[in-house]
Amino acid sequence: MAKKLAVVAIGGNSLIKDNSKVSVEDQYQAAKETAYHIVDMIEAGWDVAIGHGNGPQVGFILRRSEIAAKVEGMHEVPLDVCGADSQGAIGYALQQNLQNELRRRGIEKSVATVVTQVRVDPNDKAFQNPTKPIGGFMDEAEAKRREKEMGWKVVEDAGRGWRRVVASPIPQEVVELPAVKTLLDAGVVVITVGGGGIPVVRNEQGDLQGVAAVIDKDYASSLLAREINADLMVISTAVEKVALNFGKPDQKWIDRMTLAEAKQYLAEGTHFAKGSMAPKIQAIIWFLEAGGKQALITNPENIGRALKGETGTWIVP
Ligand SMILES: Nc1ncnc2c1ncn2[C@@H]1O[C@H](COP(=O)(O)OP(=O)(O)O)[C@@H](O)[C@H]1O
Ligand SMILES: NC(=O)OP(=O)(O)O
Repeated sequence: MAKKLAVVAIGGNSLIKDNSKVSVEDQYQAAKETAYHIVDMIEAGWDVAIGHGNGPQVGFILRRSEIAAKVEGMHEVPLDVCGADSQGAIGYALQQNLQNELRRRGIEKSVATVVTQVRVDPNDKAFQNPTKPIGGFMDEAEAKRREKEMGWKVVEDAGRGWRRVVASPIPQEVVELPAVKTLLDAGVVVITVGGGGIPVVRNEQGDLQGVAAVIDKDYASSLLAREINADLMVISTAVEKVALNFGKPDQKWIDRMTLAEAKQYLAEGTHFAKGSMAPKIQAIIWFLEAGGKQALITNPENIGRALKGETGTWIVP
């Protein structure tokens, strides 16, 4: 069978599932479920590179460090290092669950998480206009209080509550791309660009240096998919399908849309919420415009059915 290469981008929120249950054990269970469905893909003959989000998790790590600094006089952790921590912890949970599921099914395959830096432009306007929701959800009063008293930037996130936001520059380069390609060529299941990658810039000396931001993992996964010429980009999130007029009385689920339709609906501005579904659609537009053949948005439990054409939202050139 000809090798088929897919990039699967797993949402940080879908790795939390229930916002009221965010223990490490609950997150591990969510990773286990997602890993199970990715192994279905591997069993069906796909080579897979996995990107994942970290919005909730990186916010929790940052907040823990801020509270520890206040209560115990511990050091705070810079946001790029929180991103690196989240790559390690989420990569660990995914990697272990993938290894366990592959072993259960008798599939011999290595899995490796690559601590991945992603270069951004230091002059990206995003540094002046934070948009990336991180951490948990708050009600409006609490969000406004933290904005006033703690200097947070906050937004209402897709009808689900209020969240803190940080800068989210556009990814320009996957620094560890050659290593990722080598691993994929060797048949390894690679977990990379976790949390969109650790945001770095090149300083005047040409050295890499971390910056305070959280890159959108759908954008980073799209960049990866373009760089490795993936045959398919899958965005695994908390909804089975994408909707037009999402959350409105005239909401309509989409089974299939063309690149031109995706661009039109995105431009209309009313269908895909900013900071949640809109970046996913944009990421897929970039992938298809660069020659990608097909993309799919669905939830983890429906990846197998969607790949058989039974559900999900398919976006094609
Ligand atoms: N048009 C839309 N169709 C489907 N879901 C949408 C739409 N607009 C916004 N959403 C919301 O976006 C969520 C996915 O975004 P988000 O939770 O940020 O993703 P992630 O899984 O990457 O963390 C869905 O669970 C849904 O609540
Ligand atoms: N980094 C990132 O895009 O995370 P989410 O998928 O959790 O938003």
